[in-house]
Amino acid sequence: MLRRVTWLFTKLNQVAYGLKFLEAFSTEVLKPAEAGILSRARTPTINFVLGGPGVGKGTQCTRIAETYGFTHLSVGDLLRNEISSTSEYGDMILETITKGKIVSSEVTVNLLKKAIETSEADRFLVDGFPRTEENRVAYEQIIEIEPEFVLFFDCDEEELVKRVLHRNQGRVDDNIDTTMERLKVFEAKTLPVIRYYTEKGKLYKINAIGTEDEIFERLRPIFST
Ligand SMILES: Nc1ncnc2c1ncn2[C@@H]1O[C@H](COP(=O)(O)OP(=O)(O)O)[C@@H](O)[C@H]1O
Ligand SMILES: O=c1ccn([C@@H]2O[C@H](COP(=O)(O)OP(=O)(O)O)[C@@H](O)[C@H]2O)c(=O)[nH]1
Ligand SMILES: [Mg+2]
Repeated sequence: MLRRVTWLFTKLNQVAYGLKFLEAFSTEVLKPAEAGILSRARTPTINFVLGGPGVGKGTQCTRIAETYGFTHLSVGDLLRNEISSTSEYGDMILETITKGKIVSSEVTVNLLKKAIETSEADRFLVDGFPRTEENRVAYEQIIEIEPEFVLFFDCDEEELVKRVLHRNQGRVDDNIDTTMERLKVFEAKTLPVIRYYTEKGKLYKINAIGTEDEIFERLRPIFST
């Protein structure tokens, strides 16, 4: 009888220990990854910059960053860096960009997360993202920082095509066929994201027709407040 009670006691102890281990494992190991908490001491401010291909997002972001003290993160550049690195995703990214399609959210959001985590900056302009509602939802789940505001540079398609074809940076996607596909993707996938932020009252729509200086001037009221 005594041996049975001792055996039972030992087993109960083992179960209790196992449960404790699982609890510790789930809070210390699983939870942060699941909750997507950035491994940074302070939560940075994030703003998104959207607009069709060639509208001038990169051009204006560079100027905003210099003048108003933001760190510019172009998600297109993060993806292009992966192509030229030894990343396992390089080939897939090159193929997707060449076709003018959208890279899977998992890859993009994790690249963005890494870029934010390895920077000490407090204020980011995330350029060219989220490009789809699926991107936006994945961002919310993994990075969890609501953008303070979203800039949308607006311009007609004819002008967009002209700007892309004159960009001259040797990009695989700066040709007429890919640009037409990117315009379709923009209308079908990115405009819903723009509508989402309009409804949330976070969107600033900026007329992107004019000179670079004129457009930059239109931003002053947003950044000078
Ligand atoms: N306001 C503008 N008018 C004419 N061309 C512009 C203007 N702003 C930028 N560009 C040019 O258009 C091309 C695309 O600009 P870029 O900043 O790369 O746009 P995006 O990042 O939105 O694709 C570049 O060659 C750039 O010099
Ligand atoms: O969140 C993103 C950002 C970019 N891209 C891919 O990268 C290309 C180039 O993006 P970038 O923002 O550099 O282009 P831009 O609009 O500035 O011409 C896009 O067409 C997509 O194929 C993507 O898949 N997801
Ligand atoms: Mg760009």
